[in-house]
Amino acid sequence: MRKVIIAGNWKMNKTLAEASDFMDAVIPKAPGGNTEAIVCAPFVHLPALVEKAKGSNVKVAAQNMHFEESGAYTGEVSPTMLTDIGVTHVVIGHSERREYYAETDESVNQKTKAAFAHGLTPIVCVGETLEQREANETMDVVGGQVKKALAGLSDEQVTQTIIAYEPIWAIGTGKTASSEDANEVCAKTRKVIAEITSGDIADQVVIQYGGSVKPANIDELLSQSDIDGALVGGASLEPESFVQLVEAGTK
Ligand SMILES: O=C[C@H](O)COP(=O)(O)O
Repeated sequence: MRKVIIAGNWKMNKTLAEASDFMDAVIPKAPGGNTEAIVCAPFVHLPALVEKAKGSNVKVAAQNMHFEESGAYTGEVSPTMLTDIGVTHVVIGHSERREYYAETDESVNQKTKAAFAHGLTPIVCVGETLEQREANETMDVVGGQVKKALAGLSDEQVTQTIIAYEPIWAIGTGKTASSEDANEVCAKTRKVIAEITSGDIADQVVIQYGGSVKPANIDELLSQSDIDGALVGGASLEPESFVQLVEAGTK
C-alpha cells in the first residue's frame, strides 16, 4: 500500500485551548498504518501540541521558519528551535507566505536545505495563479518552483521532501482543481523530479494536492495515480472533518 500524508494547515487559527481540544479529539482516532497525519500549527502552540502528540499517530509541523540557526532576525523562529521542542515537519513556501511575506524561490531553497540540516522534513508548497494557468504557464511555474526548491539537495533528501501542489486559485475559494487536472500537474511534477534525480527517486516522493480539499472530494483525489496526500486548510480545522480526511488515506 502506498504512503499517504494528510497535513492540516491551520494557518492563523485557534487559541491554545482550541488547539488542545482538537488534539484530544483527533489523537485517539488517528489510524496510523500507511497514512500519516500532520497538524501544522501556529508557533505558539507547538510545544503543547508536540507534548500531546507524543506516542500517537499525529505529527506536528510548523508553518514556516527562518533558514538561519540564530541571529538578529526579530520575530523569526529558527530550525534549531523547532527541533529542540520536538517538531518533525515544516511547511515551506506556502503561497500565502510567497504573496504576503516576500518568500522567494531562493529563500524556499535555503529553508528546505536548513530543514534537512536540522532533521526536519520539509513540506514544500508550489502552485500557479489563475492568470498563469489561463496562459498555459502552469508547468513552467510549478516545474521551476520545484527545481529551485530542490536545488543542491542530495538524492536522499529529495526522496524525503514532501511536495504540496496547491493551485493558488483553489486555495480557500471552494474551487477545487478537478482531480484529473490536479493529477496531471502532480504527474508532470514527478517527471520534473525524475529529470533532476531519477525515476526511482521521483516515484518515492510524496506529492500532495492542496486547495479546497474536503471529506467530499478526498476519495477522488487520492484515487489518482500521482496524488499521495493532501495539504488541507479550512477542512482541517474541525476534528471530525480532519479525521475523515485522514481515514480516506487508509482506503
Ligand atoms: O495549506 C493549505 C492550503 O492553502 C489549502 O487551503 P484550503 O483547504 O482552505 O483551500
